[in-house]
Amino acid sequence: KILHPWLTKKVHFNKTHKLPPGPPRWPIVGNLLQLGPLPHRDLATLCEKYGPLVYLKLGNVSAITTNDPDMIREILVRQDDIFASRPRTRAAAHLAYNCGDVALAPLGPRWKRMRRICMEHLLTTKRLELFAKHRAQEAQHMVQDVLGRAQTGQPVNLREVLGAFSMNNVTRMLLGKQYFGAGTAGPQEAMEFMHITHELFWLLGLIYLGDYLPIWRWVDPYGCEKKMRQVEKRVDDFHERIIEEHKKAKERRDKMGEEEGEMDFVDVLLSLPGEDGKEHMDDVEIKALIQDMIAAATDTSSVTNEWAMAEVVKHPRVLRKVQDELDRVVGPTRMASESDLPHLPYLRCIVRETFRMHPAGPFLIPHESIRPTTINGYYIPAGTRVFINTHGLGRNPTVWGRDDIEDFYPERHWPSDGARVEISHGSDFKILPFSAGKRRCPGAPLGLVFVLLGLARLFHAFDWAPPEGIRAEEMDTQEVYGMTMPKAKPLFAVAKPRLPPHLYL
Ligand code: HEM
Repeated sequence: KILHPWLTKKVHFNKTHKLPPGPPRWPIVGNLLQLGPLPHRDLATLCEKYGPLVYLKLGNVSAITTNDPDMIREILVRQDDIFASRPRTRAAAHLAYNCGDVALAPLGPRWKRMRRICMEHLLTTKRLELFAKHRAQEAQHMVQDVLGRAQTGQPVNLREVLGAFSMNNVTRMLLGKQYFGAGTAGPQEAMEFMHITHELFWLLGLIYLGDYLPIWRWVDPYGCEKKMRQVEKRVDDFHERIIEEHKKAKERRDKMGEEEGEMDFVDVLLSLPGEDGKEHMDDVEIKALIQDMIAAATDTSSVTNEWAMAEVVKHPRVLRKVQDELDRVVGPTRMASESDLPHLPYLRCIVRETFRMHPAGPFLIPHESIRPTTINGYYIPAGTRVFINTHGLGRNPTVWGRDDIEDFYPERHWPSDGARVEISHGSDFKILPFSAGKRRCPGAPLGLVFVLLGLARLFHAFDWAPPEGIRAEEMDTQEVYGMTMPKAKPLFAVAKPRLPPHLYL
């Protein structure tokens, strides 16, 4: 008798059912109590002890974790169809329009459609080129911002500077607004916008116990779900206002017979047809997409830039070397621009090394399996949460050797064959800044421009040193865990202009 292949697989699972190795667990809570405030480090320690694929039980949820390139390739490439879904967390339900966005949506036709809209209408090469002039303006604003702060004689708060650079770039492209600096949307709206995006990030990054222990939701001792509902309402009001403004502006233009000017992302989304023959996309879909883009694009690039600056200020040798490269390629008569970026291999090594040591997504965005499978002969149940530990991957001694894992050493990425320095995972999967497979980051090219352009300008236009009284090697590089993984304390450094004064005007 011939069995359907799926059934044979099922029989096979039932016979073996051997889970990957993992630490012993408590009743009810499982391994939850073994995770501290830096769970990426805890999970890496477990991989060191139990092997490249570790099984955990977080409350009533099955989970696996890995920091190994072969396992990662198996999960994200070979078994992509099985592992490319997302868990329906409470934060995703409240803060991503009931998982109706791209980044937190489970695998399915809705996710596919929203992702296609991103790829075909928002993040196209043509549209990104269209905004290149705004990015150049924002880079110049950033340089002026640093100069202004440097002239006070105080160390520059680089978290503020880089946060404003990312946020302005993103909101100009998405919403047609700037929130920081001259000619902006207004201080009150800017403050409100900053405040709600920070709360949103914090809640999205939280490991909320109610996702693992349903009983916790009844008690919710820290009022997390209440907070989620409050932020959900405020974020929705904000998006509602943005959409209304755009609709009114369009009506005005139509009435006056004016040409459509430069279209931001909201304009583009308002011009697209909806599902099932509807004339327009639903407002909720537009809000979900806009919110996704803001969340995915701002923090990732500003956190990466702050880490790169922190490591370079900590290593003056690296600063001198990248400035030599910039002086050679860009020269002293102009500022660095986007067209220089492919010709700055050492800067690209700095960014690769930054992603190795401080990946913006320490667990990517957690994936979830949609049906049972096996990896390396181990059984993985359906609905298993997957923590790909990119922080652990960058410090895995079997990948990087044991000696200098904790050293910031960009030269380790210098290609011996003179090839271009790529800043994606490559076939060896040694770093994974933008992930791989179906869920890989659709904004990687844009994110890289934000990072490379920002850094090129700052290293070329200024000399950098630690605040007075702190030696370079004492600069702190402690992280905090979150959806992205920022430095625990904001970076302060002393800036000194190094180009002719008229270039800063
Ligand atoms: C340096 C900057 C950036 C970094 C390091 C980064 C990194 C990532 C990572 C690690 C993921 C998760 C992939 C996974 O779960 O497998 C992701 C997803 C995503 N990113 Fe980025 N990203 C950056 C910039 C951007 C930008 C500029 C945009 C858009 C404007 C963007 C849009 C998205 C979206 C929509 C997703 C969800 C994809 C999906 O679930 O299908 N990202 N990104």
